[in-house]
Amino acid sequence: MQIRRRPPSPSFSISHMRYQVSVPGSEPQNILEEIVWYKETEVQAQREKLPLSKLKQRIDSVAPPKNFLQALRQGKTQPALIAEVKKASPSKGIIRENFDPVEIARAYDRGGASCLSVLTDRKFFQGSFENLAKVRAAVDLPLLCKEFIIYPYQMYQARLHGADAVLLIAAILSDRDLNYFTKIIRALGMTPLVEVHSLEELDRVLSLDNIELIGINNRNLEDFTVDLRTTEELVNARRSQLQERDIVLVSESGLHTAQDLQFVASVGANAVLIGESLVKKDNPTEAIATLFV
Ligand SMILES: O=P(O)(O)OC[C@@H](O)[C@@H](O)c1c[nH]c2ccccc12
Repeated sequence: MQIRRRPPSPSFSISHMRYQVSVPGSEPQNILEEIVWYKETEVQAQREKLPLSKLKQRIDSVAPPKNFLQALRQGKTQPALIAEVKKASPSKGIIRENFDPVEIARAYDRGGASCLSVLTDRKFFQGSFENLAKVRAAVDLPLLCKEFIIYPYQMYQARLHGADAVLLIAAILSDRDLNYFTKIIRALGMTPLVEVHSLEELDRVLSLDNIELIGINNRNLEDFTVDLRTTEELVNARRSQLQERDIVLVSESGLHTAQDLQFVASVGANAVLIGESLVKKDNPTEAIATLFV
């Protein structure tokens, strides 16, 4: 997927004209572009409130990160479960009214999740870094910060609020940023989870050194369609390389039934990332039990 990091700017300015000139292509083409363009403004505002130098100082007093990758390798279930704390999404709207992130996180912990994922994006997913910090204080499981990372600042924010792993979305990052950002995440003692949706993105990620954890998103973020065969196709295309490098593979999104889990596990997923189908149930602990039969 080709994601433009910023809206195209007009090549000339017509400042004396009273009319707004619409630049061709100045509207976001899909949700990922819309989110990333907005993120630019959002991160800028956060930096003005708390500069990176101050943010870094605060991290010194945060408890050290937990080992996210090891928790997945050891897996309390087969495949290992990363359960997601998610209130809403652009594709589904509000998934759960009366959303209490801590209550949901505790229910996931009791149900046997190996790790948790916490959405921190405010505008599109109604998440927050406060939710991440609250969940951190309430459970002992390793936590993934689910954010649209485009600047190093955000990775420090993730660590400050207790993250042990950080999502990087290959579709919105250049090769250079992917390489640099995975290094920052590791330098902070956390684990990068790099997400792909196409073979082209998978190959870009496999060309990086030290890649240990890859997520395959079954959801197409251009049109929100979900197809579990995305996991099958990508794993099949690069199976030997993934195995030789001992990479832990996470199948992400659109998993609803025990059969869905068996399918992605049978094609080679070591772990699954599940949000909606657990969050929308009154009892997420029981919901986990019905998925792992
Ligand atoms: O709610 P689902 O369909 O179980 O999906 C969870 C997770 O995979 C999804 O939230 C997700 C995958 N990649 C992302 C990137 C950003 C935001 C969200 C996501």
